[in-house]
Amino acid sequence: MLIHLNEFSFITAYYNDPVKQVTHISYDSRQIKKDSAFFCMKGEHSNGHHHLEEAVLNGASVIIGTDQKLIERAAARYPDCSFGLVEDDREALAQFSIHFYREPDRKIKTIGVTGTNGKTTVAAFVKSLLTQCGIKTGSIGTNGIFSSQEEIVYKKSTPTTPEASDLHAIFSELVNRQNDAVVMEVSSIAIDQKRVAGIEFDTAIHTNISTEHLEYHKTFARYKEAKMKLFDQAHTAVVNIDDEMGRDLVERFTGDLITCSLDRHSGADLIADNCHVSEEGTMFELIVNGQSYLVNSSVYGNYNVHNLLSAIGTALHHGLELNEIIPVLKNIENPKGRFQVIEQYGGRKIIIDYAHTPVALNSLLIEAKKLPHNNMIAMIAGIGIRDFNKMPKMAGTAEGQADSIIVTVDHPGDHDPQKVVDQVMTGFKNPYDQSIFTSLTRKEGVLKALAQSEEGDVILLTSGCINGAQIVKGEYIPHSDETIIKDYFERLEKTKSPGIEQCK
Ligand SMILES: CC(=O)N[C@H]1[C@@H](OP(=O)(O)OP(=O)(O)OC[C@H]2O[C@@H](n3ccc(=O)[nH]c3=O)[C@H](O)[C@@H]2O)O[C@H](CO)[C@@H](O)[C@@H]1O[C@H](C)C(=O)N[C@@H](C)C(=O)N[C@H](CCC(=O)O)C(=O)O
Ligand SMILES: Nc1ncnc2c1ncn2[C@@H]1O[C@H](COP(=O)(O)OP(=O)(O)OP(=O)(O)O)[C@@H](O)[C@H]1O
Repeated sequence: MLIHLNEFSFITAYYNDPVKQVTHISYDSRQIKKDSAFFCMKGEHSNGHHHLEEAVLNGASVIIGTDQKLIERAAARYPDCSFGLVEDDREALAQFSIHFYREPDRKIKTIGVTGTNGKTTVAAFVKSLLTQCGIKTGSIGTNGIFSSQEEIVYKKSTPTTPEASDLHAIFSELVNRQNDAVVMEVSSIAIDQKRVAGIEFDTAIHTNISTEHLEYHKTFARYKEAKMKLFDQAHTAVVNIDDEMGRDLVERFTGDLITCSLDRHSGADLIADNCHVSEEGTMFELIVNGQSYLVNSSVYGNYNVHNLLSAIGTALHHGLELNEIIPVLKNIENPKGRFQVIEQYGGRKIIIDYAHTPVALNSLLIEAKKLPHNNMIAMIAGIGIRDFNKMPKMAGTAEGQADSIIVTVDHPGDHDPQKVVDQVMTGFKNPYDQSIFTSLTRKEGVLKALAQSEEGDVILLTSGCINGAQIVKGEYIPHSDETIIKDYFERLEKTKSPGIEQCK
């Protein structure tokens, strides 16, 4: 595409020929192709401006940055390359990407999900519900990028909410694959970093809020405000009013709003009551406009009924009727790693669940205990690359809620795993309890939990490692709970006597 730098209002000055061929956008000099536009971004470890020379040498035709001195100096040195100066690099990346990909966000229905817990789950429920009702819906989030039909392999890995240039490339791909809608997780960090700037969401969903990501936002007020901003760029919304931020949104949101609640007396538009959990799923009463409907759903637990209400509200916003929606709720697909039950090994129920906040862990423990079981073994973890203040709260939440607790580490990052485990341990009232164990790696933790288990037990493997790797000192070390479980039971089958000693 021919780009005219002089036509963008966000470019405050340009240097050299303003008209250039651009074939690709990147914010990483190592991924530059011929005629890429390179955006210089400031990161945690480095500053993109320091890599602009490499970008030019790798074939970039356009360089955009905020540092006037560096941009002017480079423009003089590389007259064949065009340079643009902007005030806000991230806003510029978003606007440039929307233009470059020809406004793909306007060609597809966009649904954004925010909230501390439940984004991935709600996105999966919305995708499954809308697609089953004939609205072909793709999804973007922690579990990957999907069209209504299949996974799209885009980059080796993208964050929960991709950077703006990646996001619009994905929207464009979904439009090419004839998807009607896309549901995406919108993290507070992404909103703050303007990855979704310029998008007018057809629907924004709020699940719930509790303390999280203080390692980034520093205060809860800033975390909450980041999330609230999503609703300033949405036409319709679905909001959980059993939650404080949800109630604030009712005051602030000016578009078409559907409220949800599990409280019969809340006055919400969508109410679920009389939830009955069984091994097959959850049955509940759905109350809409004073009328009751009996819903048979495949989802597990009360918190997932809340997530389901968000999906139902979204379907209503998108023109579907309750008589189309209710019958498909028994076939809703659960996302991987969220209440993922593995049952084929030795009469145990092993549940892998991404609970990595105190609220999520608490909800999970409450629901898991409803399953018939002898002993409940729960593995919890401190996540090294996240807020250290959260770690003791995970211990405080789990204490007394399981017959045995294994404390381990997820993604130690640059930290000593022992320090992470010690930090989690400070949250127990009685850390010397004989039923609390520790493990310095997630693999060892999983093995310890399995080795303690017997037929009829429920084993909960919680926390954040479901994406195939442990981050250790900047390296991604492959990891899979499922493989560890499979190998363990294969060995058990062979030896018939593994014993706990094996994994010490
Ligand atoms: C920790 C963090 O904020 N990382 C972000 C940061 O990366 P970084 O700090 O490592 O980047 P850096 O190494 O300092 O480099 C700065 C810039 O120079 C560029 N660079 C660097 C080296 C080089 O040789 N050439 C070059 O061009 C980098 O591509 C980058 O644009 O800058 C990058 C470019 O803007 C971001 O993509 C990256 O987000 C990463 C992917 C990330 O995972 N961020 C986390 C914090 C995040 O966004 N998480 C949320 C929350 C998820 C949830 O709640 O589940 C999410 O949405 O995923
Ligand atoms: N509505 C909810 N309320 C409380 N806890 C929930 C809710 N939905 C899911 N959870 C719990 O939180 C865990 C994470 O859920 P999910 O992955 O959907 O959240 P998320 O917001 O996408 O998290 P992340 O952005 O970190 O991936 C689940 O495995 C479950 O234990």
